[in-house]
Amino acid sequence: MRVYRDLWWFFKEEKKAYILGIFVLVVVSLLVLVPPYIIGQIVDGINESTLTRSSLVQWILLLLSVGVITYGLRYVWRIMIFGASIRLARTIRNQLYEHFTKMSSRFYQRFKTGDLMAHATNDVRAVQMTAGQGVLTIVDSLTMGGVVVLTMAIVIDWKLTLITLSPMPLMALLTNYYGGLLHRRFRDAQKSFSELNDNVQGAISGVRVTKAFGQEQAETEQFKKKSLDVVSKNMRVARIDALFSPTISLIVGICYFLAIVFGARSVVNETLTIGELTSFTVYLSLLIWPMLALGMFFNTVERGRASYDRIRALLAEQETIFEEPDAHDQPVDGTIDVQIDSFEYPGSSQAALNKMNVTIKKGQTIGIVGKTGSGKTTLLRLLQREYDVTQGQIQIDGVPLHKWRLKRVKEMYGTVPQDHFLFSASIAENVAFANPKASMTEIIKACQLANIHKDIIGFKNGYDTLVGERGVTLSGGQKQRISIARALVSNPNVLMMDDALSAVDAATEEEILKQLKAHRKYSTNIITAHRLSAIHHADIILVLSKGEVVERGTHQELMNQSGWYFTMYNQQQLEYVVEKGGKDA
Ligand SMILES: Nc1ncnc2c1ncn2[C@@H]1O[C@H](COP(=O)(O)OP(=O)(O)OP(=O)(O)O)[C@@H](O)[C@H]1O
Repeated sequence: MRVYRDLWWFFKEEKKAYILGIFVLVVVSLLVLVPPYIIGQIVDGINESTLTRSSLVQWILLLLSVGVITYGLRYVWRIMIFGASIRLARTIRNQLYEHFTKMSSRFYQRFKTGDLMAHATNDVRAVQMTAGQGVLTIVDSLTMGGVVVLTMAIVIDWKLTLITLSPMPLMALLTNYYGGLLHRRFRDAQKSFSELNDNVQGAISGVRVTKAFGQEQAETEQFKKKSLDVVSKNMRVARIDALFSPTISLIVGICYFLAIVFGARSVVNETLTIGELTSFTVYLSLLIWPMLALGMFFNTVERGRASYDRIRALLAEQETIFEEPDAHDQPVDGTIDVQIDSFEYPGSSQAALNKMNVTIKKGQTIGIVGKTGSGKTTLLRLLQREYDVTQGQIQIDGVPLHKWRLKRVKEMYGTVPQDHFLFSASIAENVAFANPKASMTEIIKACQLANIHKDIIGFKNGYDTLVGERGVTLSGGQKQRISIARALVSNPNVLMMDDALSAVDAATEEEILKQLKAHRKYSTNIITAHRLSAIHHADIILVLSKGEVVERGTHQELMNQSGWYFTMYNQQQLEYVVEKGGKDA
């Protein structure tokens, strides 16, 4: 029942729908008592030969009217109660989605995508059932059950009612016991379903890698194993589920037996008429549904409680990157001052960045290079406040980064991440993602700067070509350049490119850099790369090693230092010459 207390906020919001729905349900529960009464009257009328044609017609008309009214009212309560439960599902789904979009990288490091999807689908459905079917079954079983029992006791015979219903406490005990078992088993089943979801998500997004390594069989086996686990956990739930109905039927059977034995004795003793006994057994049959409903109620509530606990735990996850109430809310100019003593990722004991002091002035181009794992992406993440610096600080225009409004920080950057991602939408929509108000002219201009315009107009549908999962398959270089166009379309103060030219050939890279140099002369550009040709034109080049700046200067200055940069540059030049068949040597 705790789940109803936890969902009280929603019942308060929807009180009109629930009050009306429950009221109509109660009326329906009362109306269903009329037909057994009429049947009893008719039977007694026949038995005592007092039934006339006109009174029979009257009874039948009354029966029909009750039937029609009940039909209409059943429709009303369904719309009220089930409609409200659908709105609850929508509200929780929206809450989850909003929460997911607010959370930063740290959250996504802890929770798997498949798990989050299971929360947003299966768990939401279980909570929806609690607010819909759960409410229906408890109201129905209490009102209809209560009214039927009272009628049997008051109108017919309270002693017979007491004897007949004596097995009921046993049913309450058993269903309560099953409920506890069901809760634990359902929680396990949901957890297992989350894992399966995650497995499917990983398998589908990595299907090309699976095929490339010929691992289809192994993947299928793994999936089967997970799937089997879900089945066996759900079977454990089903075994308990399956106990509810037979238990209730058994108890109802015993009740019938007692009713017939003791009822017949009363008829023989003439303390009960045959008509009353007939009514009594029809009333008893009306108790089957409330009893089954009670069992279903416990079942639904246990599932809803397990699911709502999981959802609440997820919603209670605190965002670690938050905005101060009086955060700086002005357009950013773009001078960045980095003073990081040390930065460790959450849960890691090793510093990813160390003693990093850099000032990036507006209009400068900064190149960041270094071995893989040296901290290039980490620096870009900290600049965008994906994580907060643990020791030291970053300032933008002299104001600490955490004192800026997050929106201002986000709008200051145009980012091309290493693992670029295109949505299942048209090229134009993908480019305009960073600036939905961008005109077609602006979109085309960004694509020209990113050197992808010619490729796009070569496609049959041009800028309307669908890309991503539903669309055409683009080359890695084409996807990367569409990503660059997306970052450029909002004409950001700071362009951030994380190894964003890795998939294009040297000539295309040169072309893009030339365009950027010409069009972004007065804006800041931060470029990380493995190919030094992508940053050799930069105003400052930083060479990172194990999270520290080990070399710093312009291309010429670094070449004069004869360090890592000098060695790598010469090596890459040599590779380039070899690739070209030694023509330029
Ligand atoms: N989310 C994370 N949690 C813990 N450690 C991380 C995380 N991301 C990166 N690291 C670690 O931080 C260090 C720096 O990684 P980073 O991605 O910044 O390197 P990089 O220079 O960009 O590498 P590459 O050139 O391969 O992209 C590495 O040791 C890496 O393992």
